[in-house]
Amino acid sequence: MAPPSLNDFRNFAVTKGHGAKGISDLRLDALPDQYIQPPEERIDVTKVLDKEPRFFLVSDNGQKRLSDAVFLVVPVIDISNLDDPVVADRIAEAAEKWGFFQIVNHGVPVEVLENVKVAARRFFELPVEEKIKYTQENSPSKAVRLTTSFIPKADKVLEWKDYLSLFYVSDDESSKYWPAACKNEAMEFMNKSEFVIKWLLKVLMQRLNVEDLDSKESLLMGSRRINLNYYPICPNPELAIGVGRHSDVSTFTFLLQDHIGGLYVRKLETDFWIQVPPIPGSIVINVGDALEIFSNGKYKSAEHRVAANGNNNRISVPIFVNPSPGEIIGPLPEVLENGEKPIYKHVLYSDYVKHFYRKSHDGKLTVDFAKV
Ligand SMILES: COc1cc(/C=C/C(=O)SCCNC(=O)CCNC(=O)[C@H](O)C(C)(C)COP(=O)(O)OP(=O)(O)OC[C@H]2O[C@@H](n3cnc4c(N)ncnc43)[C@H](O)[C@@H]2OP(=O)(O)O)ccc1O
Ligand SMILES: O=C(O)CCC(=O)C(=O)O
Ligand SMILES: [Fe+2]
Repeated sequence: MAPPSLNDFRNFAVTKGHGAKGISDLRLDALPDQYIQPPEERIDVTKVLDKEPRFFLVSDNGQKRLSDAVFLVVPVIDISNLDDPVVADRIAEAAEKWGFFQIVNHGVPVEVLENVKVAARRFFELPVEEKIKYTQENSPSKAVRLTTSFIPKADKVLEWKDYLSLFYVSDDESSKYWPAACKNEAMEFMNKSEFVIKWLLKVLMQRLNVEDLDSKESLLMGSRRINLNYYPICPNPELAIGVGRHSDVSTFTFLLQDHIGGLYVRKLETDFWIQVPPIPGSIVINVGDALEIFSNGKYKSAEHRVAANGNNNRISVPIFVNPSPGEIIGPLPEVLENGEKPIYKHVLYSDYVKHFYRKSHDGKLTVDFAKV
């Protein structure tokens, strides 16, 4: 296919199916205008807290003073002993104070993690004629969709990312419709993660006094979606963004990132961003909007984003653990038992998700859809 004319990059990436990878492969000297983010959406290094100790203004008996030095690190939790109550405490605390944490020694075999990253790369390296079979217009199933950016028709400026989104309906559907280049590895990652996903949910729910998970399985984790994200090498990465500021709409997200790095989380109640460093074999867990709503705001779905990279392609593979689309989500009765006032109302989960997909990434605004 002929390379795009200067003004035709959007058409080339979106309509013709070449994606950000197709543009990356052209090895342009400069980032096309269609990808240049306004300054406020670029990663501002002065707002990134990395490794250096920081001081915050705190209030002591009405007196303002600088806090002791704080090193900000997203919690890394060793979950090798699933029965240890200290582990459960750390998870609940991280979900409240950060909305983000990493788990290590989680029992998902390293080769399963490696295989799904290799498979993602294999899929994105297919010729465009193969990949285009999975775009919204051509896909054999609604459960499989290849997209570039986030929602190209809503995104005024495109994000520097391609993603294959696979909705899990059944093993049979996955085997029939998911692309051969990655389906076995994606299924294996989902299956081998199921045990730890259920255990995490149990721990998070126990702290909300929710004990009977069986009757709530469809509400809390009745559907799953796995995305294969590909962030190709970017000319002028400082002008672009891999994924813009957003919170996930899931109950929680079980995210595998490769060794490249670039995922940033906003420290709650501040304007500062902290990198979630790649740790070999770890999984990043982030609270999604549905869990923030179930917990009436006790657990926080933190805003996060991904930088573009000028030297390396990056892969990440989130499993979004979601309510069933037909469930009504709202603060759980157990959470409101003590007379706490609900800050969220009840909404149909598929309406909530459609609201998310109707607009570009906009930080934490999606959750306003469910605010009282
Ligand atoms: C950060 O960058 C991201 C993040 C994400 C996803 C993050 C998540 O947290 S995913 C959790 C999503 N939840 C679910 O998957 C729940 C189960 N799914 C559903 O309930 C349904 O798929 C549905 C979302 C309710 C849509 O189904 P349906 O009622 O049949 O309507 P549709 O016509 O298919 O879609 C409505 C509307 O949404 C757009 N859309 C749907 N799915 C996707 C998708 N996977 N990717 C992109 N857009 C999607 C669709 O285009 C429709 O819009 P129209 O304008 O065409 O009407 C994901 C990607 C990131 O980059
Ligand atoms: O690539 C990453 O590390 C995170 C991607 C992400 O936030 C998402 O897909 O929702
Ligand atoms: Fe996300």
